[in-house]
Amino acid sequence: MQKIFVVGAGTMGSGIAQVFAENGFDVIIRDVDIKFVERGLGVIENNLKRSVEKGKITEEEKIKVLGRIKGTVDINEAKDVDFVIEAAIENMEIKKQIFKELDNVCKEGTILATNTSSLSITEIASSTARPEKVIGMHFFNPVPVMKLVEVIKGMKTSEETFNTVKELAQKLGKTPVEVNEAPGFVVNRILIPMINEAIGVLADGVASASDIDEAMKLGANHPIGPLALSDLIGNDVVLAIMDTLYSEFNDSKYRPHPLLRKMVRAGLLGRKTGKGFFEYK
Ligand SMILES: NC(=O)c1ccc[n+]([C@@H]2O[C@H](COP(=O)([O-])OP(=O)(O)OC[C@H]3O[C@@H](n4cnc5c(N)ncnc54)[C@H](O)[C@@H]3O)[C@@H](O)[C@H]2O)c1
Repeated sequence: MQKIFVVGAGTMGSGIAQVFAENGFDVIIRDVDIKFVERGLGVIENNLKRSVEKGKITEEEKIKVLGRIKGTVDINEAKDVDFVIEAAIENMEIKKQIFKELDNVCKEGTILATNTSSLSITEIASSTARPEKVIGMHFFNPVPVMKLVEVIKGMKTSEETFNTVKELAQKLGKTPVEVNEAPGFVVNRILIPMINEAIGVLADGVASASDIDEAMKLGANHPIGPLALSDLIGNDVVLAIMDTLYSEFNDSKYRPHPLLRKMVRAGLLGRKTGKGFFEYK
């Protein structure tokens, strides 16, 4: 496996492209508009520049890594790649459309992976004629830093596809965990309801936002409090994942807290809007 195609040049797509290129793979990164492609390539260049400044890599290594990444808006450039990872927006209809196109364009043996954080791999795979070669490869943000990759099997994903992707994650220096498809997979099914509960604790007036976070940092040994983490992930993203858990399981224990929904409606999305549970300059 040498040629990798990344769909989406946003936060995750650019991080994924960087990590593949740093590990010697040739990468093509595709977005719908050239300005998004260029923005993604700019983010990668800045990250590598910082690594040079910190002495983690040399200037020559930076140039080599950048030389392995090519941007495009043309999905037909996926025709002779060995592996595709999709990191476009979290929308089932858009992902199904992308997978249908990739299935038509790509070679027969090419594995099509998705970085979705909550959607059904089985449903995405149903838009292709190769469901045994469709799989979840769920990286965490920021991709160059976070070690975990959840490797998620859809209902028809083959063992061969699973083993290939597991090995691929290891080649990137990541630690893969095997996950059978279920809403929220492992991390988000546990993490996001915990954040939702912290929002309930805040709404009930049990403690202030900063005391809730301090309590969880010191009492549960978490590196960041649940409310600051929600602001970091984006409160809209947290709500979207709670909504998925609630609608998929139909279980009231996954009810998104009304305060979370109210904050999203008010545009208090966290870091990206400058205000969520805390304020950001
Ligand atoms: N942000 C996170 O912390 C995180 C973590 C794990 C997984 N994810 C998942 O990764 C995926 C991407 O998330 P993100 O945070 O990078 O989003 P983002 O909004 O930063 O980037 C998405 C990019 O996809 C592009 N895009 C939309 N339609 C496309 C198409 N048809 N072809 C190519 N590109 C297209 C958009 O123009 C945009 O640049 C989502 O499925 C998300 O759930 C996100």
